[in-house]
Amino acid sequence: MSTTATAFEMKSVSKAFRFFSLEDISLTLEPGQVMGLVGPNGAGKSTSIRLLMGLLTPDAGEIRLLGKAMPQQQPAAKADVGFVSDDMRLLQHATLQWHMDFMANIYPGWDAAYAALLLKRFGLKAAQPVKGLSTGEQAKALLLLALARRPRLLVLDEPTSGLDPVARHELLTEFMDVLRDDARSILFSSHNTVDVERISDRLCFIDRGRVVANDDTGAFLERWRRVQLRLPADAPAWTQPEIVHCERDGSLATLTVDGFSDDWLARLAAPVQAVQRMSLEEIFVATVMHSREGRPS
Ligand SMILES: Nc1ncnc2c1ncn2[C@@H]1O[C@H](COP(=O)(O)OP(=O)(O)OP(=O)(O)O)[C@@H](O)[C@H]1O
Repeated sequence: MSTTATAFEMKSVSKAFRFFSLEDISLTLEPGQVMGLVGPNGAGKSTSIRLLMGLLTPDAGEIRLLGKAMPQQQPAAKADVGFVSDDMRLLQHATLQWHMDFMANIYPGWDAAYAALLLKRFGLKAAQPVKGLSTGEQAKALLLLALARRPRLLVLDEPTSGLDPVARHELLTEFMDVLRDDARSILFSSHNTVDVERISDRLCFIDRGRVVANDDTGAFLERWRRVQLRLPADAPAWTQPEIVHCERDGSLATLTVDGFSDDWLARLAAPVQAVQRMSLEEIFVATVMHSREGRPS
């Protein structure tokens, strides 16, 4: 297996259900990178992940997971991919130790010392039957089982939902540790833009089955600004393509800008009062609202 293959590639992938379609999804993740997949409820995040994992067959397009064509070569690709989604369940009457022994038997890469370390860090007891674990503890147990396999790619569908802030922090720290080995990669979906901002090298915003932003996280955050200006109340509307939204309150105008630079601001030649960076959450909302303008719902 080539170690230089991309972690995954989706090229012009489409999938239609009766009431929803995923259209023309193209995404690439390089080895050693983390991608955060963000979208509102029903946007198509889980569907994209299921296509990537070979659990669904696309109507059109190409998918490669660790260089393997999906879904045709799913068995070969799966050995090196750790996948956790929120519809996975552990065997309720078995202990966590039983699950760890089971994984150790199946996966030659199982790292027992790392599993023991994660048990401590996540505050889990190996001897405890799964049915006695809380929802958050079961989520942590599933993640432990995926992480201790030391897969080349981790695919996690909403890994931090149901976890308290401390557990979320521990988990994200763990993800960053995984990436110290720069051949490993992570794709995770989340509603939590703070998590995504913290650990993602790349981000993908998805809405109503389409990718509405796909970029390097740092460059993306750099492009967006809120700019406040004083203008005569009857000044004409701005027409620059970088202005995604403009709110007027008397003589005060607040612009949401995608494509900000100092040169751009200088060309605007306007009496600027303030320039503010935007959080990923604010950018996410602005991107989704902007992409919905003129698109049928
Ligand atoms: N097997 C299926 N058959 C028919 N429709 C489906 C199927 N799987 C998903 N869908 C539909 O596809 C749409 C997208 O669902 P998906 O689970 O991918 O969204 P999501 O972005 O993960 O949402 P959430 O954040 O709410 O989990 C939904 O409207 C869902 O009803």
